Amino acid sequence: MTARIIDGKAFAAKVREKVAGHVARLKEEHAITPGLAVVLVGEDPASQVYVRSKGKQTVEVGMNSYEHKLDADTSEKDLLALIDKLNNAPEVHGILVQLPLPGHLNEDLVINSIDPAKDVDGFHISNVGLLGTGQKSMVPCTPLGCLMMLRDYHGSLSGMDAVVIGRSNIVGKPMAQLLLGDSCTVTIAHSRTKDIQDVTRRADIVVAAVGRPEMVTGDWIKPGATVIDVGINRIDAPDKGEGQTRLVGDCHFDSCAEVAGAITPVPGGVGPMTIACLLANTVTACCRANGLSEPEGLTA
Ligand SMILES: Nc1nc(=O)c2c([nH]1)NC[C@@H]1CN(c3ccc(C(=O)N[C@@H](CCC(=O)O)C(=O)O)cc3)C=[N+]21
Repeated sequence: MTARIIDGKAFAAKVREKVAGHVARLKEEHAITPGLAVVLVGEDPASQVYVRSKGKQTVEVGMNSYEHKLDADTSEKDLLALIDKLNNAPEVHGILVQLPLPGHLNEDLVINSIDPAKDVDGFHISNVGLLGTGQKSMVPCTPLGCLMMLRDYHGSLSGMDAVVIGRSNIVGKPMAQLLLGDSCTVTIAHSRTKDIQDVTRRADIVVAAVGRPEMVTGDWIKPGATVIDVGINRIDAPDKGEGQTRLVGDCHFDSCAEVAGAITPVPGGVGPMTIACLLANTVTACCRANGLSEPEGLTA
């Protein structure tokens, strides 16, 4: 079997189009422009690239983008003061603090100081609790993007066996909650799971979010299963020339694609959907803040 490729890049473009439509309506009918503030502490080059692309896409869909770049040695007090300012700024509907933060900053403390209504990453403890109890919340962007692609491909996910590989707070755990919310039978596998291939081989849906390049190979996959590859790993590619690199997922694409029914590529899969969902969450937060009906099809 050769898997159908789920084109995250094209899907993300459709999500952005929907977002742009809602933004235009908010401007015309309510004179409101959704605003997203992104806070970057330090100068990690990969983070800078990512923040730049978020800012560009935010403006492209008609929203306001506010970028705050702080020195790597910024004190916790100063960072918390900035977040407090953004929490109280009416033109800011979404706040994202780029992770990871430099080691001297307490990530949990910083994230939990964001107004939960503006927490477009969905990492605030209050949003985590709301999601876990099936209440309306801000949903983390990467799992939301994965859910959108799965729903689009399968229609209903009800009764499917889903295995999430990885138990992180930003992907694995919220992904499992969302799949459970769509009535999947959910297993979370991780580095200590025994006979992990036997666990994944039972799954109709495998979501790989471990951060280990090409760990999941075709023999881990049940024929016809859907594989969502969350990993974005940069590895050396001496075949492309000295010092060259390439992006690969947590799944070994060629062997998985031979067995799976459908698979997301890296790049061009989950990554673009993550940014599209960040924009979607910002519009959702803006509508909620103004007591307006929420955009359909952009939330979980
Ligand atoms: N608070 C916070 N929220 C985040 O959502 C967050 C974060 N911090 N810190 C960093 C990671 C990383 N991340 C990516 C999103 C999209 C691509 C993406 O679109 N990647 C392209 C490839 C890009 C390339 O070519 O390098 C793709 O997969 O096709 C990558 C990485 C969000 N993150």
